[in-house]
Amino acid sequence: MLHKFRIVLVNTSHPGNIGGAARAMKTMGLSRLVLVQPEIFPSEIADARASGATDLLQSAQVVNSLDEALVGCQLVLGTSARERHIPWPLLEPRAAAERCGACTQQGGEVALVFGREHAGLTNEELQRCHIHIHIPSDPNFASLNLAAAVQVLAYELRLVALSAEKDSVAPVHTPDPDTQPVTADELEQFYQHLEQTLIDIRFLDPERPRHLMARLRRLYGRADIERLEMNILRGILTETRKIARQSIT
Ligand SMILES: C[S@@+](CC[C@H](N)C(=O)[O-])C[C@H]1O[C@@H](n2cnc3c(N)ncnc32)[C@H](O)[C@@H]1O
Repeated sequence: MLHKFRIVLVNTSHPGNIGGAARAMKTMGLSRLVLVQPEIFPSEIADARASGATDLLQSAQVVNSLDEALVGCQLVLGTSARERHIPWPLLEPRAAAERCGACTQQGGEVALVFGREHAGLTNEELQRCHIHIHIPSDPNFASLNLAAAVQVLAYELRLVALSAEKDSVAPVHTPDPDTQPVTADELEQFYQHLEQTLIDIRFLDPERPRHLMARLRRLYGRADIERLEMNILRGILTETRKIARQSIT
């Protein structure tokens, strides 16, 4: 199960935190580290802080965008030290890890996304996530060091994986592709299709979007859309755009 989890660090500025995150992951049996535009990497400081987890740094995937980091994931969870403008489905680490475990048991891949040391994740990046996680720290001093936050979540994922191992007596069935949850990249293509359709039918004014797409992302994100359902939604959008184009011409 643990190989299905990826830890995504966005725009990390201190290489020491990348090393610390690698160490935190390795102690908990996680191995897949993805770095979105790290400021300094590779780095001797990262190697030193990894203290023995340099193999994770060597195999880390470095990418240019969060979208690239999330390709193939069915579930994406974004971590945040503070509350954001649009309330999003929010879980504490234990419940989040259980949700992650349930997803991987259905064959899905999961990403946990961590933000910049100074500014965390942007609202746009958080809206890419199905669920937000807040570690219930002291509200007067809520922000953990990045690697410490990775450690807390990695520990919870390990507990879930250990408990799944203990209970794994049932034979693993081959999942039906139609009922598989869609991946983050498929969902992203859907949102682009939806946005374009809403503009075509003049429901969305790009000059005054009024958080419409954020609210729709939250709504569809709650629905755990399966592949067959996604095909239906995309089909509806395609037909709607056709009719909208005909009514303009
Ligand atoms: C030092 S914190 C960034 C704090 C930043 N000033 C903010 O307001 O988001 C770096 C990252 O660690 C993680 N983190 C720190 N404290 C957290 C908490 N209490 N709950 C969840 N994630 C946390 C998040 O990924 C965050 O983006």
